[in-house]
Parts: sequence; structure tokens; C-alpha cells
Amino acid sequence: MTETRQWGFSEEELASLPTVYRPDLLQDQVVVLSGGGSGMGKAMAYLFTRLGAKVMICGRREEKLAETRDGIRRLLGRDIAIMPMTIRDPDQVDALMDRTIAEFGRIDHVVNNGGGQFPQAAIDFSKKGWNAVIDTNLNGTWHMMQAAAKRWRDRGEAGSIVNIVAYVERGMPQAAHTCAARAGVIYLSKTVATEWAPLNIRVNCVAPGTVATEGFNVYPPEATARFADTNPMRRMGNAWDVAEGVIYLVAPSGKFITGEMLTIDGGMQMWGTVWPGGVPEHFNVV
Ligand SMILES: CCCCCCCCCCC/C=C/C(=O)SCCNC(=O)CCNC(=O)[C@H](O)C(C)(C)COP(=O)(O)OP(=O)(O)OC[C@H]1O[C@@H](n2cnc3c(N)ncnc32)[C@H](O)[C@@H]1OP(=O)(O)O
Ligand SMILES: NC(=O)C1=CN([C@@H]2O[C@H](COP(=O)(O)OP(=O)(O)OC[C@H]3O[C@@H](n4cnc5c(N)ncnc54)[C@H](OP(=O)(O)O)[C@@H]3O)[C@@H](O)[C@H]2O)C=CC1
Repeated sequence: MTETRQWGFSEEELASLPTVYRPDLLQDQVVVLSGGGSGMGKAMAYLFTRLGAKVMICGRREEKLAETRDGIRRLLGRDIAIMPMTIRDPDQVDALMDRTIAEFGRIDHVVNNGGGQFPQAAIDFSKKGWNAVIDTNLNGTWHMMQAAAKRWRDRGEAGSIVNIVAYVERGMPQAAHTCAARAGVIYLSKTVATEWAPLNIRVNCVAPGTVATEGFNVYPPEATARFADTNPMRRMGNAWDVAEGVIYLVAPSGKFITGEMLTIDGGMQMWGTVWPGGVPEHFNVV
């Protein structure tokens, strides 16, 4: 078992985990999915493919995308498309959308899952660190949303967007940059859900709690040791929990849902604190 496998599912597990959905639920639907080379994005790539969808995944590192594509080819006998790029660059986002349409004929769904942050006390953020997190999680998500919506409007097609955010209503100490970015995405989504309803475009968010993925490798062991105790269920979620939630929103089950945020957090919104950088002495109380 490698270091990066410590938290996530193996390819074999993603290919065989049970799902509540029927195998042709998304037959020939086309999805663009960011961050498909790891974690929740990889789980979504497998699940969308298993439900019959045509999948385009993107992310910065080609080798991770290729691993997802090769695993799906080997285990599911299906081909998906990959495109290395950064969602921070609107020109690369335009190219991603155009290539997907050229390859698959249209786009039905966009899942903005690509993103991340690092744990740090806000007072110590560097300008570059703040900008990196805002640019990725807020600007990058917006570039993807607008690029897809323009194409749907211009082509007279319906579409749906799901943005992966985080539960931020109580704030999130040691993650103020991502909290700001995700709050921006949540209210951006609620706003355009109304503006774009006449275009038959639905826009929703999914807010995961502590979900065990390869992404946890950026957090110190003293923080991850507590992650199972950040919600009343006292366990972590997994990438499949989130992937099935995303499918619920994009599939016909979600056809009357827009501007909503689905929180998948084992109850963390009511009880528990994350402290992704470790608990400071002042807060270290029972
Ligand atoms: C933190 C909790 C978040 C929300 C969730 C709450 C609910 C439960 C929480 C459980 C915890 C899990 C949450 C997850 O989201 S896990 C999965 C996500 N994956 C990641 O976050 C990993 C990816 N992260 C990154 O890629 C980067 O953090 C970043 C998003 C910033 C990417 O940008 P870029 O590639 O440009 O980054 P660089 O490495 O070049 O760095 C740019 C500058 O950012 C500063 N920086 C980066 N890392 C750190 C660090 N560890 N500490 C302090 N500062 C950092 C720094 O200024 C960098 O510039 P320099 O390198 O020139 O100094
Ligand atoms: N795991 C958790 O507990 C939680 C996670 N989240 C969020 O869920 C999403 C998925 O996280 P998770 O699967 O756990 O972690 P991962 O780190 O495995 O996934 C993040 C993905 O985003 C991609 N990505 C990052 N920056 C960019 C960029 N600029 N352009 C394109 N792709 C990018 C990464 O690929 P590459 O580096 O190759 O670009 C990576 O595949 C993230 O937005 C994360 O912050 C939210 C709440 C909780």
C-alpha cells in the first residue's frame, strides 16, 4: 500500500463498490469533472462511468488523470477523456469545454470538484498563499461555471452544475482562505441558480465534512488523528458518500432542485470542530 493510498479507495474498490443507482441512469449523458485524478473526483469518475455517462476529467497533473483513465479502461472496459489544465486559467477552461463538445457532442453536467487549501492560522497567510486558494476555489470554479453556461445558452441546451464546497456557516479556523472562497461559491451558486433558471440550467452545491481521501496527505498527523471525531457519528465519510450525493443532484432525482446545498458531513454542521492544523492550546478543552 502506498502513501497516497492510505486514505482513499483503490481502483478495484471504486470499480465494485455497491451503488443505489441503476446502471443506465446517466446513459450517454456527458459530464465534465474537475479534479478527477484523485479522491472524490476519481470516485465520481468511476461512478459516472458505471452509470453510463461519458466523462471528461481535468486536473493539473496528467499522470493522476491517466491513472484514473487507465483504471477505468482496465476494470470497467470503458474509455474516458482526460485533459491536463488548470481551472485558474479561463482560456484553458474554454479549451476544456470546447474539446469536450468536439469529442462528445455536448455537455450535460459540470462538477466543480477540483480545489484545495493548506491549513494555517489566517494571521500568517502570505499574499501568494491567500491568492492561490482564492484563485483556485473561487475564480477557478467561476470560470468553469460561466464557460459552461455560455455554451448551454448559445446552443439552446439545458445543463446542471454541482460545486463541491465545504460546510462554512460556523467559519473554519485554520482555513479562513478556503472558507472565504467556498462561501463565495455557495452564494454565487444561489444567485446564478435564479439568473440561469430561464436557461434550464440548475446550480447546486455539495458540502462534504471530513471525507477520507488522498487530499488528507497535506494535513499533519495530529490533525488527521482527530478527523474521525469532528462529527456526532464519530467517523469519517468516504468519497463514495459524496459521489452518490452528486449523482442525486444531477440525475432526474434532482430535476426540481436548484440553488441548494447538500451537506454530507455526518452531522458536523451541528457538532464538532475540524482544526485542520491541530488544536491550539487555548481550545484544547474536553
Ligand atoms: C482545511 C479544511 C478545509 C475544508 C474542509 C472542511 C471540512 C473538513 C476538513 C477536513 C480537511 C480536508 C479538507 C480537504 O479539502 S482535503 C483535499 C483537498 N486537497 C488539498 O487541499 C491539497 C491541495 N492543496 C493545494 O494544492 C494547495 O494548498 C493550493 C490549493 C494552494 C494550490 O495552489 P498552488 O499549486 O499554487 O500552491 P503552491 O504549492 O504553489 O503554493 C502557493 C503558495 O501558497 C502558500 N502555501 C502553500 N502551501 C502552504 C502550506 N502548507 N503552509 C503555508 N503556506 C502554504 C505559499 O505561500 C505558497 O507559495 P510559496 O511556495 O512561494 O511560498
Ligand atoms: N476531503 C475532505 O474532507 C474535503 C474536501 N473538500 C473539497 O473537495 C474537493 C475534492 O477533495 P479531495 O478529493 O478530498 O482531495 P484531492 O486533493 O484528492 O482532490 C483535489 C483535486 O483537485 C485538483 N486540482 C487542484 N487544483 C486544481 C486546479 N487549479 N485546476 C484543476 N484541478 C485542480 C487536484 O489535482 P491536481 O493537483 O493534479 O491539479 C486534485 O485531483 C476539493 O475541492 C476539496 O477541497 C471539501 C470539504 C472536505
